[in-house]
Formats: sequence, structure tokens, C-alpha cells
Amino acid sequence: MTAKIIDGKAFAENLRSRIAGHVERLKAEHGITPGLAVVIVGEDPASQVYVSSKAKQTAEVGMNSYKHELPADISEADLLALIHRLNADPAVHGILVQMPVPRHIDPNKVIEAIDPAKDVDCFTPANVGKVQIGLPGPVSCTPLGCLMLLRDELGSLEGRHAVIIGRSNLVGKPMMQLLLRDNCTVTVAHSRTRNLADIVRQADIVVAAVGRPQMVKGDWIKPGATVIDVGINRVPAPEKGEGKTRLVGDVDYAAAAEQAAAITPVPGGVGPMTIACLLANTITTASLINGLTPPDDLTA
Ligand SMILES: NC(=O)C1=CN([C@@H]2O[C@H](COP(=O)(O)OP(=O)(O)OC[C@H]3O[C@@H](n4cnc5c(N)ncnc54)[C@H](OP(=O)(O)O)[C@@H]3O)[C@@H](O)[C@H]2O)C=CC1
Ligand SMILES: Nc1nc(=O)c2c([nH]1)NC[C@@H]1CN(c3ccc(C(=O)N[C@@H](CCC(=O)O)C(=O)O)cc3)C=[N+]21
Repeated sequence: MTAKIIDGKAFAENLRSRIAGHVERLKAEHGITPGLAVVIVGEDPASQVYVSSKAKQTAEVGMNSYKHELPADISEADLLALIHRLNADPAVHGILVQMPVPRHIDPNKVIEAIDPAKDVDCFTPANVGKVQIGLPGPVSCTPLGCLMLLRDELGSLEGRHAVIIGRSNLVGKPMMQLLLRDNCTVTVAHSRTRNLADIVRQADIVVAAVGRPQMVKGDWIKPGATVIDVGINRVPAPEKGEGKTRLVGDVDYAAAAEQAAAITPVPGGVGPMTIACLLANTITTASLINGLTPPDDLTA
């Protein structure tokens, strides 16, 4: 079997055009222009690229984009003070602080400072809890993007065995909650899991979120499974020239595509969905802040 390639880039474009429609409606019917503030501390080049593409896409869907670039040596107190100003600013409906932050800043303090009503990453305890019990609010961007791709590919997820590899607060754990809500039987594997290959072989759905290049082998994939590769790993690519690199996922894509029914590529799979879901969450928070029901096509 050669797998269908799940085109996350195209799906994200379509999602953004629906988001643009919701922005139009919020402006026309309610006089609200959703605004997203992105805060970046320091000059990590990968983060810079990522933050610029967020800002560009935010503007393209008609939202206001506020970018705060702070020096790497900014004090924790000054960063928290900026977050408090953004919490109080009525033009800002979403606040994202690009992670990781420099070592002298405690990420937990940063997360706790963000008003949950504006927490478009879904990092705050209040929003993590809402996802768990199924209340409306923002949903972790990467897991939401994966869920949208899976529903589009498979229709109902009910009764399917999903194996998630990775248990981070950012990806693995919220993915577990969302798949459970969609009535999957969920297994969460991690670095202490024994017989990982045998567990993955039982999966109808594999979500790989580890951060280890091409760790998931082709012969771990049950024929006909759906594979979602969250990993983004930059590896040397001498074939492109000296010192060049390329992006690969956590799955050995070529071999897995021989087994799977459908698979996401890297790049062009989950990554673009993450950014589109950030914009979707900004519509959700802008709606809830203004006492409106968020559109149900943008959430879990
Ligand atoms: N596409 C996108 O939009 C995004 C992509 N990413 C990418 O996804 C990947 C995962 O990110 P993130 O969740 O933040 O990573 P973390 O490093 O926070 O978590 C990695 C998880 O993988 C587990 N793990 C590590 N080694 C193994 C192993 N040998 N076998 C099984 N499990 C293992 C860890 O287990 P343990 O808990 O036991 O340590 C941990 O739970 C990265 O490549 C990251 O770049 C992340 C966010 C967004
Ligand atoms: N507060 C916070 N929220 C995040 O959501 C967050 C974060 N911090 N820190 C970093 C990680 C990583 N992440 C990515 C999102 C999109 C792509 C993406 O669009 N990738 C493209 C390729 C981009 C390229 O070519 O480099 C793709 O997969 O096609 C990548 C990585 C969000 N993160």
C-alpha cells in the first residue's frame, strides 16, 4: 500500500479562509477586530522565522497583530509586566509567549501571568481543565490541528485505538484528552514505555510527538493505519551541499508510507495546522471575551 499524503498545508489554507470569514463577521456584526499579541524573547533564528510567519498570517486573515520582540536579557519582572499590560489591553484577545524562554525566566510564572481568557496556546491550568471536562475555550494548537486532520481523514474516530508517543504538556497530554473525547481508545507511550514497537503495531491511529528524527520505523505501522507526525527535527543534509539541513519528522516517512493508509508529511503536515489553530483560538477567545458563542467549526 502507498499511503495517501495528508496535505496539512492545504487544509490550513482552507481553515484560514474560514477564519477570515469569521473575522469579517465579527467586524461587521459586532464591531470587534480580533487582536493577537505575540511575544518573543531573544533572537533564536528558528523562533524568529516562526513568529514572523504567525504575524503575516494573522494580518492576512484580517486580525490585528501585535509583535513584541524583547532582548534575551530582559528581566523576568519586565516580561511579566508586559504580559499584565497585554491582559489589560482591550484590543488584545490572544497572547502567545514563544517558548522556550531564556533560562533565567521561569516558564511557569510566564504561563501563570497570562489571563486564561486570552491564553490562545491553552497553556494555563484553567484552560487545560476546560479541555479535560469539555467546556468551551481555546484548545492546544498542535493537538487541535491533529484532531482536525484526523476527523477529516477518518470521519468518526469512535472505537479506534490511538497510540500517542510523547506525553508533553504541549502535545502528548492534550492530544490524549481530545482523542478520548472523540471516543478513541488511547494509549500514551513515553521514554519509559517497554516494547514500544509492539504497542505501536496495535494502533489504528499513530501520533508521534517525540522530537527524535525518524524514530518510528515502517514495520511498526499496522497496514492501513493513519499516521500523524508532529515531530520537527532539523538534520544535516550533505546531499544539498555542505552545511545544509532539512526537516524530518519523528517517523521514517518513506517506510511508514508503504504501510499506512494515510500519513502527514514534514514539512507541510502538522506544522501549518498549528499556526492556523492559533488563529482559530484567537477567534474563540475574542468571541468568549465579548459574550458570543465561538464558531463550532474552529474548535474541538
Ligand atoms: N508541528 C508542530 O506544530 C509542533 C511540533 N513540535 C515537535 O514535536 C516534537 C515533540 O515536541 P514536545 O512534545 O514539545 O517534546 P518534549 O521533548 O516536551 O516531549 C517529548 C516526549 O517524547 C518522549 N520520548 C522521548 N524519547 C522517547 C523514546 N525513545 N521513546 C518514546 N518516547 C520518548 C518523552 O518521554 P518522557 O516524558 O518520559 O521524557 C516525552 O514525553 C518535537 O520534535 C517538536 O519540535 C512541537 C510543537 C509543535
Ligand atoms: N508558545 C508557543 N506556542 C507554540 O505553538 C510553539 C512555541 N511556543 N514554540 C515552538 C513550537 C514549535 N511550533 C511550530 C509551529 C509551526 C511550525 C511550522 O509551520 N512548520 C513548517 C515548516 C517550517 C520550516 O520550514 O521551518 C511545516 O511543518 O511545514 C513549526 C513549529 C510551535 N510552537
